[in-house]
Amino acid sequence: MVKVAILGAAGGIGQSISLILKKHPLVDELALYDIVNAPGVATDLSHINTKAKVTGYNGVKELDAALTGADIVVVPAGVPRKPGMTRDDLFKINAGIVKGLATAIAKNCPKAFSCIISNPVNSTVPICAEVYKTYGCYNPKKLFGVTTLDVVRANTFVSECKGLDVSKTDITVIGGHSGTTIIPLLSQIPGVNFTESQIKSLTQHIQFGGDEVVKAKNGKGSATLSMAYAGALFVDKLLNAIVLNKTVTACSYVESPIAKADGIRFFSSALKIDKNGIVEYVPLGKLSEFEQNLYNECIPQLKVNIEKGVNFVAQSKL
Ligand SMILES: NC(=O)c1ccc[n+]([C@@H]2O[C@H](COP(=O)([O-])OP(=O)(O)OC[C@H]3O[C@@H](n4cnc5c(N)ncnc54)[C@H](O)[C@@H]3O)[C@@H](O)[C@H]2O)c1
Ligand SMILES: O=C(O)C[C@H](O)C(=O)O
Repeated sequence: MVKVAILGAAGGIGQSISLILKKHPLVDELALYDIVNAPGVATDLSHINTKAKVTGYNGVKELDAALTGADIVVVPAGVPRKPGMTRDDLFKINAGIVKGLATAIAKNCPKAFSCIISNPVNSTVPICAEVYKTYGCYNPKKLFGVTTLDVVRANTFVSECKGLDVSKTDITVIGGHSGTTIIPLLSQIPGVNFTESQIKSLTQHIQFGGDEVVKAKNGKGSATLSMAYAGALFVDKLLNAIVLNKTVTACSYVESPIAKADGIRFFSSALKIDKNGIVEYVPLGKLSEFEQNLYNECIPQLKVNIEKGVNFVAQSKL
């Protein structure tokens, strides 16, 4: 019996990812939690004739019940950006929301896989790690910042530009999940050559794809549908690992040895994951000079974002 809990399930991402996961053959129970409208979304989805049983939980009094027995917890709770904002501007509100939800996860399903979507991911993942540590249940192999949308964008934009079969394109994206911390490794796509200007424009498009959606939605939020698709892709990989005992490969922002030499505790890279969590941090391989410069630029930004998350939890303990 596999239970997936979605925290923030009545939101733009929450509703769409719940719809996709309701159709997933490996999900037995889908627990939908939000501070508003969760029962409505759950009742609506529960009429769909697929296997997963859908349950709705509204408000903090019902949070423990939503999480009890969960194998995978997906967290898209919190506010999205408006035009002119950075993801870091969301920290003020979302840090507290994520800290509260991480506390509930630690108490109710400490062995679950956590998939953190709420921004700023570069800081919300360290927040979860620090909360889990406080409760003595931190397993760095099972805490993931969801960066799949960066990979989805890279696959789409590069395939369109080079005429590739998008269904066979799988680009590695490393670093973090904000602007110039997002580093697509275009030099590692087998058999594809780019001009210098293509590399620059594709990289910029991938790094600022989120801003493009925020601008187009014009005050009505950020990416929801493409994010739900990307989040469901990531959860599908975890389900294959947990239920079908497969070892899967995915990029995600996790506590990692990859950039440790540069003083960075959390970093996104390709990972191999099985039913117990991460089993391998795939080495970055050779970076082009352009990618190495992006990496050098990313490190100090990530450092600030990570410290901000860690300090937030430390200070709230005082
Ligand atoms: N990781 C990524 O690639 C990625 C992509 C897109 C969006 N995001 C982020 O995902 C988050 C959600 O975006 P959205 O567009 O779905 O926003 P939304 O406003 O549509 O939905 C957010 C939901 O969270 C709920 N919520 C607020 N506080 C909560 C709490 N304490 N407990 C449970 N639920 C709570 C709200 O009621 C709402 O239903 C934002 O922070 C956004 O920046 C991340
Ligand atoms: O851009 C945002 O604020 C949402 C998300 O992180 C994205 O990449 O679309």
